[in-house]
Amino acid sequence: MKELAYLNKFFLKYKWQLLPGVVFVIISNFFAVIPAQIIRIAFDLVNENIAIYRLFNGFDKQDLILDIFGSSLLLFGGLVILLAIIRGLFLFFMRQTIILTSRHIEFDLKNEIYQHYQKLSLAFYRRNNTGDLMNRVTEDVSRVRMYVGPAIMYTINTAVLFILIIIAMVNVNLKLAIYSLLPLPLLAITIYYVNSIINHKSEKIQRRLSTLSSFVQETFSGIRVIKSYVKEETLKKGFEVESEDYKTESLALVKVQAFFYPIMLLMVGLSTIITIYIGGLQVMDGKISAGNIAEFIVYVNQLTFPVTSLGWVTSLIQRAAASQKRINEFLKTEPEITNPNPNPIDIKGAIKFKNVSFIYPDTGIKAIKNISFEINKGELLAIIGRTGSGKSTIANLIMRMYDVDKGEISIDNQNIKHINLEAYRSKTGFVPQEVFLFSDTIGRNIAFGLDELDHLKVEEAAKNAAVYKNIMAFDKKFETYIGERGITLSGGQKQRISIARAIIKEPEILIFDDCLSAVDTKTEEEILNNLGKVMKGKTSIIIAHRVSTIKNADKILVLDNGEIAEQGNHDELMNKKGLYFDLYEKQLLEEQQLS
Ligand SMILES: Nc1ncnc2c1ncn2[C@@H]1O[C@H](COP(=O)(O)OP(=O)(O)OP(=O)(O)O)[C@@H](O)[C@H]1O
Repeated sequence: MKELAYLNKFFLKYKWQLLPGVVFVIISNFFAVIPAQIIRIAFDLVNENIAIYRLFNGFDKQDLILDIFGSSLLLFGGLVILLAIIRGLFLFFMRQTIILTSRHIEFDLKNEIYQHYQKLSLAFYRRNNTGDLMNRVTEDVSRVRMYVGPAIMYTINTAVLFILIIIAMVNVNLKLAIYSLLPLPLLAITIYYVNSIINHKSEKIQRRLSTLSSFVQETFSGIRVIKSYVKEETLKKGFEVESEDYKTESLALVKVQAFFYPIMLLMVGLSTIITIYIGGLQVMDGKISAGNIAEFIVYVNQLTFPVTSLGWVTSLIQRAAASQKRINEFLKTEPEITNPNPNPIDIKGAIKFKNVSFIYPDTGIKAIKNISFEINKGELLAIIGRTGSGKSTIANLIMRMYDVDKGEISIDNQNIKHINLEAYRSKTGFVPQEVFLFSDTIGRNIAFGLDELDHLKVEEAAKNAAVYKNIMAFDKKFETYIGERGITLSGGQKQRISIARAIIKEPEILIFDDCLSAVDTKTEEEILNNLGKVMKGKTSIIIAHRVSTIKNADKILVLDNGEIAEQGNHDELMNKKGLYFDLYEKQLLEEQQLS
């Protein structure tokens, strides 16, 4: 429960919306209790007037009495309706304040979590799966809203109504009050119990549903593989099994839900019978009037919903507490990569690795071992090496997606950990190995790093990335939608759009992580040529598999199993006749065989 204390700051923030809400709850309950008393008066009036009416049997005045009697009953009836309308009005105000505020809190909390997510490092995203991250912003926040809105509203409502009704009942007759309230705790406990079962079953269904949706989502994403391996029938059967489980759980829930209302009606019926029986005895003893029995029956019925809601509210609070616990876990996660220096900084582009080692925190894989190298401003560094040798890890470390375990990375002779991270990243263009494009227009994808969409710059970047002609061939050119809502691009086109996105920023440092793998050698040459012009005087790092891509680099690092096996320029490395030489010879041979 202490987890929910986190939300108190929101209650404080919205106190001027919530306090009137509480006042409206209290007022509305006054108008809920008064009608019962009017009904009692009307009931007693009926009793008395029937006796008087009978007294005037055979007299002319009898009709007059009937008229007075009828119009006074009408007046009482009208009064009850009027009170109900006033109560309804306050109930409306109550919802407009408390429930409305709960939506504001939901909005605030969602934004707070989302903003916190943005600060967390890559390692955090590796540790937690996307579904879980999404659930905490959507499902968990919704459950918490049920606490800050309905749960609190119904709790106050129940408490106020209980107090008012118990005072009214005890004022009439203590014994009858005790007897008619007796079954209600039993009702609350039963409802709580049934509700817990319902919740338990609902959660099971929810889990089944998410398994079912993941199954469907995966089959849609992998439809090409499924069709080419002719696995449609197998998957159809798999879907049937998943659906069957979902159906079984749902049927079990329906069975429990079917008990809910009968149990509630049984308990209320029991209360009514007891009220009539004990009330009848009290009337015979002359302690109360018959109208009091009617009044009590109205009270008991009015308490039914609040008592039922008590069980419901308890489980709402429990679920909200569990959800808030999950949310707090994330909110309390401190970002591993921090930005301690907000001072503006001019990035020049000199990079130095000094005895750097790095172990991936989640897998314990030692990806980089005691690496040292230097790139001066304006140089082109190339990194080559076998798959898994640690090339992308170096790119990640330069982007400060992770912090090094040992050693130091410095940018312009300052430790990377001490410079303004945002300023640094905004001056660094990064083209990751796995291309990610947003479901948006090509133009907006390229302009992603800019503050404003500048068409001229977008076109220029597209030309430099050698993708301009492809884009112009589409009907809507730069306005073409890509992703789920639009066209599908080829691997090479995606890579080149991703390159355009990086160079449009006019970065001081540019990192290409194996992003020329899906383009042909001619296009690759064109891009590298353009890059030479765009990045003149600026630092570039190219990670590649083909020696031909990196031959002209100022410095080449040959990585092997997380270590630098060789470094130097092309000629130096060729003269060494080591790993690089072997790689070159092998690739040359492959090319000759192909041509
Ligand atoms: N996010 C990660 N979490 C844990 N381990 C990782 C992660 N990324 C890479 N690794 C591991 O670190 C090692 C180096 O990987 P890295 O991606 O740097 O290699 P690479 O040289 O870029 O390979 P490739 O040429 O295939 O892209 C590998 O053993 C890999 O399994």
